[in-house]
Amino acid sequence: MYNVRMIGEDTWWLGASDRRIQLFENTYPVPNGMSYNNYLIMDEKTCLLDGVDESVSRQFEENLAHVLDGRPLDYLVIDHMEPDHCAVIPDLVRRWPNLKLVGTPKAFDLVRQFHGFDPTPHAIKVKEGDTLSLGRHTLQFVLAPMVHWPEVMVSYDQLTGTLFSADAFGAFGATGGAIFADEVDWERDWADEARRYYTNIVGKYGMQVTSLLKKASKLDIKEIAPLHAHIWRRDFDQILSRYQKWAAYEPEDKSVAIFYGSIYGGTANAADILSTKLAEAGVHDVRVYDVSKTPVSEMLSQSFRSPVLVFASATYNMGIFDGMRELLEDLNAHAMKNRTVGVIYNGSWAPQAGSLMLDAIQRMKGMEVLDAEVHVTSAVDEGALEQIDALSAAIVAKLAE
Ligand SMILES: Cc1cc2nc3c(=O)[nH]c(=O)nc-3n(C[C@H](O)[C@H](O)[C@H](O)COP(=O)(O)O)c2cc1C
Repeated sequence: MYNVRMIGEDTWWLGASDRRIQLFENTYPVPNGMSYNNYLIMDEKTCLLDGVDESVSRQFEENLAHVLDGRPLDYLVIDHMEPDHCAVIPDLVRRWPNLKLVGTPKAFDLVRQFHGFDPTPHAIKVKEGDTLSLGRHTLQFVLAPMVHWPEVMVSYDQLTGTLFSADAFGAFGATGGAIFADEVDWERDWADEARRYYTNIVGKYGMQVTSLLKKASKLDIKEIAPLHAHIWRRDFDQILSRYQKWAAYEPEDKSVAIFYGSIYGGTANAADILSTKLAEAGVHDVRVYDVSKTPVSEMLSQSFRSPVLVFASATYNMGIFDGMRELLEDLNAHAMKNRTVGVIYNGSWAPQAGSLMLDAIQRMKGMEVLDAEVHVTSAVDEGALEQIDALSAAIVAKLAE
């Protein structure tokens, strides 16, 4: 049975959630599931903005049929050609042979690649600023390359002021009937998953996100309708100010994130002692993560939030302990920058982890590594304790600047 909501004049939300999914993109744990939004404008012409993932295609079919109520589908706008939004394209084209697909030239290359048919007879290729009249509604297209993929654009409805924002402003997690951000306690329940979504999915492309934010600031936006999670119709600053910070790799607060990789517990002990000293010194929100257990997507997200990151690792086969190596690679892959960094390393005969972690950290831009390094030999002793004291003091001094 259909399950839809009207979100504005002639405009319907047709989305659905998958609560069975374990890993989004077969990579990111999504303990709260995943939502897939899309939208239908019922004007003189009917226009669907994006499709959905295969997992919710049955619900989508029912929703679409209900709102169309026997009318044909005239347009499908492809803001983003990723399979979690486009699984339904071949079906739609088959059902409505006169359907026009609207997207960037790159989007049509991807249609061909993913779906194995030539979209040329259906294609309306658009570029920056082009418009499409549906009757009363006019869609204006704003290109947003690499705000996840190269073909991405966002669509602005000049009549309602709705910005259909593709993957921008989305979040991990299934939604219920409350599809507007003001219908949930967004700050308490969703901000962390919005950060984890942004940082992992588009975090690497801060410059492109900044450019989209600049273009969007020129539009009179009344509503932001992303392809995942909640629709914004007020308090835009809650999400926009965060995006500005994330895109600029600017920390959100004065927290400290300590990541440790430890086999027997010595390095973990050093990390815990440091966290206690920092808390005692008045640092608010010191977080400690075991890299062997915490999903890397969560640690990456936390790194975008905190101004100070501490990496603590045992030496493993003349290298960095596995989870820590993965975390540092992921931070590099997401172009993490401009953080203050503390290093703790451990080894029992050839302690290589310290210099190797430094190599990885120095490949990131603007990382200030504190001189107060901590070297643990097997287990924390009095000498290491003094070094932890010194690292704590250096972090406190840095946060006070
Ligand atoms: C598989 C394996 C490989 C290791 N390789 C090294 C090494 O190359 N160099 C070294 O100094 N210690 C090596 N160690 C020892 C640990 O790094 C060392 O005992 C360290 O103190 C462990 O810290 P932890 O208590 O935090 O696990 C290795 C240990 C294991 C289990």
